[in-house]
Parts: sequence; structure tokens; C-alpha cells
Amino acid sequence: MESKEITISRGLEGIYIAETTLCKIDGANGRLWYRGYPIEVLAENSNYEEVSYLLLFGKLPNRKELSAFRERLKAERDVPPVVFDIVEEMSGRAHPMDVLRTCISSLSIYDEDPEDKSQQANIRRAIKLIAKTASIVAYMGRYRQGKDYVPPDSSLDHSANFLYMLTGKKPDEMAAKLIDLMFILHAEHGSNASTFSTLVTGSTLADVYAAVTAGAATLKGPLHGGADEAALRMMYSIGDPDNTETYIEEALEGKRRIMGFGHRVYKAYDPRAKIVRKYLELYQERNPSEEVSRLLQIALRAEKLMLEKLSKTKGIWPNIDFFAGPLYRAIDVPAELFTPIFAASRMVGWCAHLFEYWQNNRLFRPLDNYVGEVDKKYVPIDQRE
Ligand SMILES: CC(=O)SCCNC(=O)CCNC(=O)[C@H](O)C(C)(C)COP(=O)(O)OP(=O)(O)OC[C@H]1O[C@@H](n2cnc3c(N)ncnc32)[C@H](O)[C@@H]1OP(=O)(O)O
Ligand SMILES: O=C([O-])CC(=O)C(=O)O
Repeated sequence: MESKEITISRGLEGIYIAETTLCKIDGANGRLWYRGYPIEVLAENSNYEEVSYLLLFGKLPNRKELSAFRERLKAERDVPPVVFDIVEEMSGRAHPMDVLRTCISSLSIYDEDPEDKSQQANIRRAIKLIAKTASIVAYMGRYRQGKDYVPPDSSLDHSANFLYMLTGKKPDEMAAKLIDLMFILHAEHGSNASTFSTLVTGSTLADVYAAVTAGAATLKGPLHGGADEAALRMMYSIGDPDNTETYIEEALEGKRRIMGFGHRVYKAYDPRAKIVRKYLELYQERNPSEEVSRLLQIALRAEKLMLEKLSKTKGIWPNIDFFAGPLYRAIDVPAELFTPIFAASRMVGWCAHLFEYWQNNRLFRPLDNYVGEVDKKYVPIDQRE
């Protein structure tokens, strides 16, 4: 048989799949831009609705455009009836990301015209998905706590409304800033695993709902979106800040991974993790809480040790998921909702990448190198051992 040199790129490491104007990541220097704007500038000055507009339409909106976009999002905030049934049926038995994935998939039944493949119709779908996914996550949280549905409040912006629908309380300015910050920081990140998965599904010309359902399914895993919850659970297992070093040393000796550390692209401090850490410290200074103080001490001690041990040798630094848990706990978000919130925030990134990819679509179909036998003899079932 013909043999030729084959190079296998495990995990597609180092392979470019498309050109994009959505997001640039400088992994060596720990820098990130959305459509050319540094993430630090957007985190400080912008808001999730504006960032979503920027990602979907390629420019920052003027006042009129932003206001019209906000109204379109607000008009889509209601949780549709089927979602109540799915959440109520699945929540007792399934992981929140399984529930969310099923809810997202179900939204396709409410599409006004599934045959309309125009850019305008796809933007309409993206707006529906962004608005409704946040409301669904909030209701999932309510239901899990045995509490009633809180209808959306049209006086609040997207992320503050999310927190209101989750907690039943209008967030103060600082809590509203923190949740909005998390939505901004999670909105987009190049061809990460869940976005890639969205593109693979979309490249078959399956619809937007199918593609983002694949994205949500992919986000669940602890090597990707699931790391935020896993990192917080690790901090709870450490319990007392004085146990931190022993716990980390033992985990590393046992070849276990420390969740919230390491990244395929960043071989430097993830700039989003720096921002989360900064706001977490600020919040804790202004609104000290015993739980967050303990989590923060554990996180900072774990960070110090991990940097000493692994940053220079293996290029392992904190990623966005490491400080996310303590920050969410500061604003009373339960751990099982961290990854669903990531999905609600990333919905815009999934959609924006999909629409960009469809401008120049090509079916994803890589190769695998067969290393098994060929032309084996078929043995009838009765003659097999
Ligand atoms: C939003 C996000 O998705 S950000 C990423 C969230 N995921 C996590 O936080 C999970 C923990 N991190 C990891 O598992 C990894 O760092 C990944 C999967 C994110 C990226 O890893 P990759 O670039 O593929 O690195 P790879 O898995 O090849 O690891 C390289 C080396 O670093 C080690 N390593 C990587 N991450 C960690 C970690 N978190 N803790 C301890 N060691 C680690 C590996 O064991 C390996 O060591 P070895 O060379 O001695 O075998
Ligand atoms: O880029 C990645 O591989 C993972 C990540 O940080 C993200 O999706 O936000």
C-alpha cells in the first residue's frame, strides 16, 4: 500500500481553520482584543449589550443603534413554555449543562421561518438565543432552589436583568458591574473548543440552533467551560487557606490537574483572569464576606505556588476560570450555574463566528490516519469464538 509522510496534529494544535476579524489572542504576551478593542478597555468602559453589538455587527453602536438593539433583546427575554417543562422534568436528574443544552435546542420550535437563511433572519435568531439563554439559566437556578419564576424587568439591562431573574433582587451598582463584566469577558475567544464545535456543525449547513446546541454540549467539559465550577469545588475541598499548599503539592505529585490553570493558547497570564482578580479584590474590600475572603485567600495562595512551580517550566498560568468562582460567589451565584452563565455569555461569540464562517463556508472534514488491518476475513457469527 502507498505510504506517505503523515503529520498528526493532536487536538488540532497549531492549525488555523479560518480567517476572522472577531478576536485576536496574543498567547505569548497575554493580550486579547475583540474586534481590535483591548479587553481591558471593554471591561472598564463598555457593557455586554454594546460588546454583543460589536461582535455581531463589527462596529461599536451609536446611541440610536444601541438603544434599538437593547429593545430587541428585551423583547426576547421571556422564557418560552416548553422550557419550563424541560427544566422541571430534567433538573432533578441531569447536570445543569445538559438541561441548558436541551432548552437551547428546543428554541428552534419557535423560529418564525426556518427556511429563511438570510443574514437578517440569522441576526434575529442570535438575538433570540442571547436573550432567552440568559433567562433560561436564571430560571434553572430558581427552580433548583425551589423558588418561583421571576419575570424579566425591562428597566434593567441584559446582565443585571439576568441577576434579578436569578435572585429576585435588583442588583446594586457593584453587583450589576460584576455580572456584566463576567458576561463581557466570556463573550468571545476565537476558535476555542465550543466555538469550533459550533462551526463544525454549522459547516454542514445545519441551522443556528443545531450549531449552538453543539457549542453548549462542548462547553460542558472540565477542560473547557466546566473548569470554573471545578476550580471552585477544589477551593471548597481545600477548605482552610492553610491547607492550600499541601493540597496543591499532593495534587501535582499525583499528576492531577489544577482546574483554572493552563491554556492551549495563553502561555502567559490570561488577561481576563487578571481583570477578574482585580474586581474580586475590589469587591471584597468594599463588601467583605467571610466566604469570599476565605476563597480569595485560597485562590491567591494556590496562584502563588502554581506560578512558582509551573509558569516558567510549563507555561501554566491562571486562566479566566480560576478567579471566576469566588467572584460569582461574591454576588450570590451558585456554583452549578457558572458554566451555564458562561454559555449564556458565549452565545454571542458562537453566533458571530458562525455567521462569519458562513460568509465563506467550507465543510469541515479532516482526516484520520488508519492504523488497523485491512481485508480481514469475515467469520459467520456461529463460527466465532
Ligand atoms: C475557558 C477555558 O476553556 S480556559 C481552560 C479551562 N480548563 C482548565 O482550567 C482545565 C485545566 N487545564 C488543562 O487541563 C490544560 O491546561 C488545558 C487542557 C486547558 C490546555 O492544555 P494543553 O495546552 O493541551 O496542555 P497539555 O494538556 O498538553 O499539558 C501540558 C503539560 O502541562 C500540564 N498541565 C496542563 N494544565 C495543567 C493544570 N491545570 N494543572 C497541572 N498541570 C497541567 C500537563 O499535565 C502536561 O504536563 P506534562 O508535559 O508533564 O505531561
Ligand atoms: O480559548 C480557549 O481555548 C478556551 C478559552 O479560554 C475560552 O473559550 O474562553
